Amino acid sequence: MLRLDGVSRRFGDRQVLHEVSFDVTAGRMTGFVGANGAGKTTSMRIIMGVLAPDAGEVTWQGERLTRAVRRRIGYMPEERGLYPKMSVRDQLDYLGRLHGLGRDAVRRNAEELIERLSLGERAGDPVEQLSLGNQQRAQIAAALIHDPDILVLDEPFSGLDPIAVDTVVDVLRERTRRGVPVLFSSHQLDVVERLCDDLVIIAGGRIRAAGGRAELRAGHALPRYALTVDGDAGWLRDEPGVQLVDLDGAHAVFELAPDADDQRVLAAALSRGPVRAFGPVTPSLAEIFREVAR
Ligand SMILES: Nc1ncnc2c1ncn2[C@@H]1O[C@H](COP(=O)(O)OP(=O)(O)OP(=O)(O)O)[C@@H](O)[C@H]1O
Repeated sequence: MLRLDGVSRRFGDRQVLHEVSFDVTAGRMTGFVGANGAGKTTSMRIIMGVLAPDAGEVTWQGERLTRAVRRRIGYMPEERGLYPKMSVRDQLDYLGRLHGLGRDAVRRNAEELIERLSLGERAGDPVEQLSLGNQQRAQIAAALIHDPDILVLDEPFSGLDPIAVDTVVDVLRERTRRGVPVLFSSHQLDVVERLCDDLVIIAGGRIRAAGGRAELRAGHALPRYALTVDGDAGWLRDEPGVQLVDLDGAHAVFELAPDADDQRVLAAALSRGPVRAFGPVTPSLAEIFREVAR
């Protein structure tokens, strides 16, 4: 397990990270989400040792990260970092060798990644001549070339079309199945919703929520219900224990106080006319994010 424990960092007089702590567990995809400037890239740079924390530490299997462990991390930096004039294949070859892999192993890994990431036709072209989406795939191949033990990926899905997202997801899932912990940042909450096992939400340099996706979705709000009636559902406003979340004519989403009874609300709705739909709803990740990252 990769662990950040009380990591703080300031730039000048600006505190950018406030005692950031979270775990990235083996075999799980951990989505790291937050608005622009929330502190995701800074946290990842600290994991990689590109930046030093002012306080706190990063550990792997309980030990403070060493250079040797960091060499076993596959990192996709925000600023990217492939050589524009070098071909994808040469680049992978160079990076693999730099990480100490033998010629055959590098070649095998490179061909597999090129194929899996559908880069075959472009693998001989200089990176600068590839579309942005293909450059992004090449970046992912570069992060994976040395069969890393840990993956730290800064916005790996930005600029990818939905099919490419699926391709990359498959490749990453394969790594988690082998037990690799994967930390990835993303602005695309729909992708995170689909992909992550665990979620870390950061806002203003503070962790606002962290844990299993299902757990967060289930536990982060009061029980929520959706009701659809024939007329206007505005009367819900005056129902005891009901807190309206959204009202759109005949359709309402509301939260219920812990001591309130959902069947009483249903009975109240039926006493006013037909009820078309009634039931509990789970908040989406986007809703949780808006709630906790305010
Ligand atoms: N080298 C630096 N010097 C000064 N301030 C910095 C530096 N690096 C980052 N910051 C500031 O730290 C804060 C956090 O930035 P960071 O890049 O970690 O956020 P982020 O969550 O990755 O955002 P984004 O999604 O926009 O990439 C920002 O306010 C940023 O301006």
